[in-house]
Amino acid sequence: MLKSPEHQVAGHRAQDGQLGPLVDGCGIFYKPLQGDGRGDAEVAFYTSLFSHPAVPPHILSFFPGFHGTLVLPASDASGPRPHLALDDLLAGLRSPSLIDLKIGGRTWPPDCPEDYFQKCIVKDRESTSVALGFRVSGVQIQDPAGADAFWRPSRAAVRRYMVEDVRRVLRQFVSANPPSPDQKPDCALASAVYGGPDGVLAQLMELKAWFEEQTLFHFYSASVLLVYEKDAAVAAAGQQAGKSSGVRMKLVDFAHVMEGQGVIDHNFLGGLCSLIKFMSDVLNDPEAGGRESIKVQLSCEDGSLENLGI
Ligand SMILES: O=P(O)(O)O[C@@H]1[C@@H](OP(=O)(O)O)[C@H](OP(=O)(O)O)[C@H](O)[C@H](OP(=O)(O)O)[C@H]1OP(=O)(O)O
Ligand SMILES: Nc1ncnc2c1ncn2[C@@H]1O[C@H](COP(=O)(O)OP(=O)(O)O)[C@@H](O)[C@H]1O
Repeated sequence: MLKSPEHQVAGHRAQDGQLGPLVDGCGIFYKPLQGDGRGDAEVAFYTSLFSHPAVPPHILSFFPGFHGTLVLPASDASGPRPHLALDDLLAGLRSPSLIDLKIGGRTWPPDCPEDYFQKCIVKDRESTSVALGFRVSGVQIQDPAGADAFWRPSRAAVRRYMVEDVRRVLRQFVSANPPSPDQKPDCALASAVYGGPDGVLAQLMELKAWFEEQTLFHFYSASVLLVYEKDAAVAAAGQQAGKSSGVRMKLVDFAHVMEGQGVIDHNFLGGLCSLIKFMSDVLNDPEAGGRESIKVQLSCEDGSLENLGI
């Protein structure tokens, strides 16, 4: 039985009669081919990626497995429509924490229509894309209150994230305590999720090494999707010998990939470098907590919690 994904954090959703992705519960994620040539562009990208002799096999592991296209009833009841059949990156996970990070200071491809350029540049400027080279598109964090309890800020709230919000959410994402404006993220899972030989930073460094030389593709508006389960990360954090947290890191959304034409993708590469720096800061200084921690330290020193509004 096909249904709307339970844990989707960004993008178009198959809800309220809208066109969006479907999952079969057996490990496949079906993304409907979008109009304006975007769907065709995404199929062309996957086909090229998985058949290109110059793409190293280890790089393919950073992408969802691609199983061609399949015509399925569209979620908006518009009838049969081709869908990309991709590995469901959340398969087998009951309580996933996930974050979608859209990479690149600019999300619009060269030569795109003027109205699309205008729409994108406004979002790039108003979000952290221009300032940081990436922005948060959506996030969900499992709440310690229960396996089925999640903290998921609204799309509107995420759209307003500024630099300090991004810094904070990257800490909250790897914290065992619940996200709260009044509580410093404890970053207890940072070394298990971001660190270690299989952690996010090691994977990002491997991906970055490829982007330093690959000139085949330019990825506009694509995202890094991070997924893990807190139970596994807590178990990994408790092990001395560095057990893996099982974090999954994949790139998604290739509706605006262009040919690289022999030039490196400096837009995407710059965003990756910036993200690496932000995550390294979390790993190297798990005690720092942005604005909240400064408030807490001050309040401890003079004992005036009320004066500081905490
Ligand atoms: O229309 P919006 O404002 O929801 O924009 C969508 C984006 O939402 P966001 O900027 O994150 O709020 C959306 O971003 P996310 O996937 O949510 O990160 C996509 O960029 C989408 O375009 P496309 O499917 O990649 O071609 C964008 O959709 P299009 O309007 O370009 O179809
Ligand atoms: N292969 C996948 N498996 C599981 N979830 C996915 C997969 N691809 C995308 N998603 C989910 O869907 C969201 C939007 O995906 P995306 O490809 O960016 O769609 P759109 O083109 O509508 O923006 C992601 O943030 C993630 O939550």
